[in-house]
Amino acid sequence: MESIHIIKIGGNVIDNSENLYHFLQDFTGLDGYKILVHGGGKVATQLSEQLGLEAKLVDGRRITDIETLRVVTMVYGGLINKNIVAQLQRFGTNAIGLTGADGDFIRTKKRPVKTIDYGFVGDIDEQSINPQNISRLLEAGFTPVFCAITHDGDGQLLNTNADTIASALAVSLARLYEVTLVYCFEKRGVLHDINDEESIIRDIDPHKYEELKKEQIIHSGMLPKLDNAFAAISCGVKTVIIGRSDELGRVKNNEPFGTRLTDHI
Ligand SMILES: Nc1ncnc2c1ncn2[C@@H]1O[C@H](COP(=O)(O)OP(=O)(O)O)[C@@H](O)[C@H]1O
Ligand SMILES: CC(=O)N[C@@H](CCC(=O)OP(=O)(O)O)C(=O)O
Repeated sequence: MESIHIIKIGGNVIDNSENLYHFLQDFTGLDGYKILVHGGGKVATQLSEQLGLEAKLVDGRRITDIETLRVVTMVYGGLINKNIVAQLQRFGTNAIGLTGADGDFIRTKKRPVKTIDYGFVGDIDEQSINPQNISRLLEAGFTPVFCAITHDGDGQLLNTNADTIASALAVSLARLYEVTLVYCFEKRGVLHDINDEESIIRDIDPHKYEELKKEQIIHSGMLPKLDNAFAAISCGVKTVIIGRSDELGRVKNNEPFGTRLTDHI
């Protein structure tokens, strides 16, 4: 089986042009097939507020009314995606920037209203991604760069969390490739003490995850990230790592990097 790296980059890194530059250089240095998935929540929140729209997030998920959908489509699918693609081209990576609507690569279902109406937010299921379609793109020599916009197949764009897209792509492609999924963000991994970059927790299994949650060592945005990461591990993804974007080069050199998730330690 050939291998593939699926790398997700979050909004805090995207917002810093120097960090983004170095990250994209390291991404280019990874061998073999690769896919980049990017968020950009921080930029979308800033722009929404500049436009006089209040940004509302519940459990890390953005309430996406029609105005907010317009903003996130412009920010994720336009500004951030095309900027990343242009920078990757400079480094020699033949990147192709995509929403889930392009090539029908990621089809989602609008989240049903239960206690909260999330608006135009799309949920991924087992039928959302056809790995063969993506494989054709990879074999043609392109490096896909996915933003957090998907579609429902009925003409409606939807906003989908980028961590979830990365996990779902990894699970789907695990049928064809040996997948390494890396979540890159601004800290050196899952930390014992969020203010101490040296306190990296090197391995987490589901049991330890439960303990860390109880002790409130893990909270806020790290909770949905780890839920997505464990979902990938339990569905055939070989390696899942969470680490700092400027240490991605360590993956290539097989050096210790961030926090590794396991089924059991
Ligand atoms: N134990 C922990 N170690 C590291 N980060 C943590 C931890 N617990 C909570 N966090 C928070 O999780 C955030 C990462 O989640 P999020 O902001 O959703 O990431 P991204 O930038 O990839 O979208 C970190 O910025 C940090 O504030
Ligand atoms: C539905 C939903 O919450 N979508 C996310 C998509 C962007 C994202 O995931 O960005 P980060 O990775 O930078 O957080 C949002 O609009 O914030």
